[in-house]
Amino acid sequence: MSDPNTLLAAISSIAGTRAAAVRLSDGRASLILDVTGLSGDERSKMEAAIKAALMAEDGVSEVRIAMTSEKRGRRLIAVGSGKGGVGKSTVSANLAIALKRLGFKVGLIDADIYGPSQPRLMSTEGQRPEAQDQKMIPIMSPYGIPMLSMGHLVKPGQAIAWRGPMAGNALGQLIDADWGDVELIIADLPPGTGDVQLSMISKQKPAGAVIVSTPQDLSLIDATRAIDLFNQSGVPIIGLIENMAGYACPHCGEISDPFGSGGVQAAANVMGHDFLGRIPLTLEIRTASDAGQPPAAEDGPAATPFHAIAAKIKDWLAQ
Ligand SMILES: Nc1ncnc2c1ncn2[C@@H]1O[C@H](COP(=O)(O)OP(=O)(O)OP(=O)(O)O)[C@@H](O)[C@H]1O
Repeated sequence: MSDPNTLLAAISSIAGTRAAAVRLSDGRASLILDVTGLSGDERSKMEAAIKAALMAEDGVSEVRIAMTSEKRGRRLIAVGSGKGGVGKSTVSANLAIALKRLGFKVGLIDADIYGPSQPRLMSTEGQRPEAQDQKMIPIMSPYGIPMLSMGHLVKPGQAIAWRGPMAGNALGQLIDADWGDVELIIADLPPGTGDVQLSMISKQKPAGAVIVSTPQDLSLIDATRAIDLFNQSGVPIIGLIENMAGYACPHCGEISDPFGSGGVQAAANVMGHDFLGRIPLTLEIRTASDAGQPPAAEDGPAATPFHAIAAKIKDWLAQ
């Protein structure tokens, strides 16, 4: 006849130190299992393996497992912009990868639910997330970053014409998904300062926000509005990023500034925010991003600015 010690020994190779309070009474074995950091799938597999091992023990006719999980402080970084097309999604994807390469467990949410582009950028187009216990399980990208996007839930090219509250609910499901041991979520927000941004801030207050802008005045004015929204909501601004600055002609090497240059840094100085860095306008960034191969996954000139900005964000998070 088994006793709690033999039961614990029987599952030690499966549960390690996660099992506690093992009991046996009237043929019913019960225990508490700490599932902190496990994905939904890993949890289910561990539970099934423990049940099978215990049911094979003498005198066990039933197994009950109570799962507990420590709520880890998961931080969310919002990537926003005042207007569309400034490269916010490109920057979000590359920063997620660069931060992962710095050692963070990173997840990516495409909160740009009206024009989701992360499935294309991260090579997960056409995949559908599964659900477990009413929660979505993020899709693992080839870059080791679990991600969720409305683009995974609708057919490619299908228009998403939702009203604010519906959009907010959809976003809530992405945030409340089963993110496992992810400690840092990068949220690619839709451009502007509408319902979705407010809903995100109220559902899970970001630890900080990064603002992407191109250098020209119009883009900067819009960026200032995005900054205001975060300021009013008490979300700290980590800093500003200037994207599409300085174009080096691939033929003659001459550098031109189609959108101007330095405007974002100057604006950051005026507003008293940090300037995180400048990403040049290059053909390489465009073709690699649109082909689902974010440059930050490799080393090289196109990756360097993203890694430098990620290092600054890491410093900010450590403060
Ligand atoms: N630094 C860059 N150099 C060259 N092309 C870039 C750069 N940044 C972004 N792009 C390109 O610009 C286009 C728009 O970028 P992206 O989709 O990231 O912008 P966005 O601000 O997220 O747009 P939207 O608001 O429409 O979602 C893409 O084709 C992308 O590849």
